[in-house]
Amino acid sequence: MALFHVARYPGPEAAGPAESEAGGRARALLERLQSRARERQQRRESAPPEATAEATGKRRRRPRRRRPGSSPAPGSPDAPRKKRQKATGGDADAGGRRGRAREGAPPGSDRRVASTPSCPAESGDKAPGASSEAESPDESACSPGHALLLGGFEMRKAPKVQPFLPTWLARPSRVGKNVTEHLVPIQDLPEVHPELQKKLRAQGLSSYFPVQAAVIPTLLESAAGGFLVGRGGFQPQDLCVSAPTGSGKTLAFVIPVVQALLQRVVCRVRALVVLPTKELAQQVSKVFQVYTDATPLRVALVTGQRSLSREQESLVQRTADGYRCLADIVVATPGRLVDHIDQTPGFSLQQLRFLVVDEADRMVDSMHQSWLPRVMAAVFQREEPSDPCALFQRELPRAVTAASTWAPQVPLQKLLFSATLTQNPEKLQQLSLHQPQLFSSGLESRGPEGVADDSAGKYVFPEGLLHHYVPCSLRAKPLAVLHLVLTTQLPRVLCFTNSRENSHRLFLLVRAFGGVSVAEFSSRHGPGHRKKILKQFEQGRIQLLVSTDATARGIDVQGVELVVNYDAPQYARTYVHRVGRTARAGRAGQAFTLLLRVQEHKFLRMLADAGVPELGRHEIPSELLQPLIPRYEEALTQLEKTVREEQKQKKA
Ligand SMILES: Nc1ncnc2c1ncn2[C@@H]1O[C@H](COP(=O)(O)OP(=O)(O)OP(=O)(O)O)[C@@H](O)[C@H]1O
Repeated sequence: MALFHVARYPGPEAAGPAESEAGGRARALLERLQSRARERQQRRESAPPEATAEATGKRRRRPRRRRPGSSPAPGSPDAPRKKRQKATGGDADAGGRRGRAREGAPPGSDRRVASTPSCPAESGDKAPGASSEAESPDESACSPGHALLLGGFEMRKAPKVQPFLPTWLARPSRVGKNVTEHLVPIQDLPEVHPELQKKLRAQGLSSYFPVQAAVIPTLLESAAGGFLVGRGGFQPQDLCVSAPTGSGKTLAFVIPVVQALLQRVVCRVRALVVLPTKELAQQVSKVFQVYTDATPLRVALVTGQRSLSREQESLVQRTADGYRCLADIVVATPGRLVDHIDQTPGFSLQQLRFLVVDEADRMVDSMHQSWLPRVMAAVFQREEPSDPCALFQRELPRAVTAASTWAPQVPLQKLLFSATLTQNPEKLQQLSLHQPQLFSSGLESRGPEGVADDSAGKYVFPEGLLHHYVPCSLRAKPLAVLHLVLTTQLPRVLCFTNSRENSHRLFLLVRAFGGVSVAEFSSRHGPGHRKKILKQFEQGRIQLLVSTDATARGIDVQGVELVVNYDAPQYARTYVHRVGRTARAGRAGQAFTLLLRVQEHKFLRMLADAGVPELGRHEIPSELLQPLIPRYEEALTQLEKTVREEQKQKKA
């Protein structure tokens, strides 16, 4: 069964809102064509022999049908010749066939193709000067009745392609977006293991956020069959979850995964969590550590922060008769995961039960690294017949038959999470999801004609977030950041730039200005240094963290109340994640985006299209910046010196 109906533009007949309607129209069109063919056949049979010969040698001219009241389209063969010449820029003949093909009706119209072997005007040896004849309205008479004219796109507005979403994307299970409403007390989900409930309370949680209350029971139910396929031999459905930043998506997969694995006897890699950055992987592995503490389950982090051999030691142990697995849950970045699949003897994913892809839209974008095919190959690798686990063969999900259920199957369930999960079926299809189910806080369910476009996804933002933009000049941008930091006096401010060079310069400038504890976070520094910086920021020892988009996704630092976009993000999706570092878990937060005059219109329109609540305009009067200028000028001079020294060092 096809998982997705990928809609490609099949012509206006099929572009209707409902599939059935399109099918009906296609049938009607077919019948019409068939009846015309029959009529022609009858005419040919009843006509005198000479007329038949004429008909076969040279087709009769058929007057073009025209809709009552409609005038011929400019440039069409029916339009006055002068007008058509103008439309083709006077290049009637030079354009040749292509020029003519471009003029004309939209695809699917009733026009005839001018290009046919029996038509002299279209033959390759057409004499120069024959163009005027070829372009006469009569040219259509030369074409076979069944052919459709190609082209004509320039002259008329092409009908809008109306792709439609598969039902699971068009009608998702609704999840509340507000984490301060509709909370479910912990005791109200009795299916969660009592030990885990205790852990949740010990972490200071008293109720589940909406996304957790929706996803945890669904996942627990799908895992009720243990590590084998569920009732009736059906493989569990894959899940896609789209909920705002800071709405607790991490616990929505941590709790059910831990609970499902609690019943395991032998240690095997049964859950694999893949994340885009080292810092995010580390954060998620910490959450797993909290909830697997005091259980036999073991968590391994493989991100490249440690050497390959150190990571290998945490994954497998060599024994007299082979290898022993040391991790039940592996949290990894894609590159390092592939390294272990290739280079770690004994590292097996053959018993994998859960594949969690966090920040799934970003991970789909990085699919060119082809980490997923490598993982899938490792997951569905055939057991050696001598292996005691060979009984538990696994196969890709397919129709359930008596033959397919003869052997116990270990199902693989994919779980996708993101605040900006793509709804583009073509992108999602790369993940080969099995009967997926979508949980979404987005728009109310869209009909099957819903647009399958990323930007039309209308992102959802945390309730407590206030969005502003600050119009300013290029020169005043650093001053605006300093003004916001100094006037608000908030203990943790996250400031995003679009490049590591910009981050570095802004960091040097603010440091030279003084009065603000500042640090930078970018790929200029190694993972060890970045980890230290993030920790200091969490501890409140750094007030302003100037960062690239390396911290834009998933990073959960408590107490960030202000996000400043020093450089406006290029994509709405990036904006969603950057500003989502504040106003988490129902708290309040503010986001300011500095905009040059030339950026304003385009940027605000992009955000409006993406469903961002209207940004408040926040002017910073120049008299408020004036007192900062003398120190700022000094800092600029200092910056110049530092940059020159750094360049010298680099050359040396
Ligand atoms: N039920 C809950 N009650 C209170 N706080 C919670 C609850 N669940 C999660 N949190 C807290 O909410 C914060 C955000 O959670 P989490 O990082 O899982 O969000 P997220 O949805 O994954 O965000 P992002 O999309 O930015 O990655 C964390 O600090 C977490 O401890």
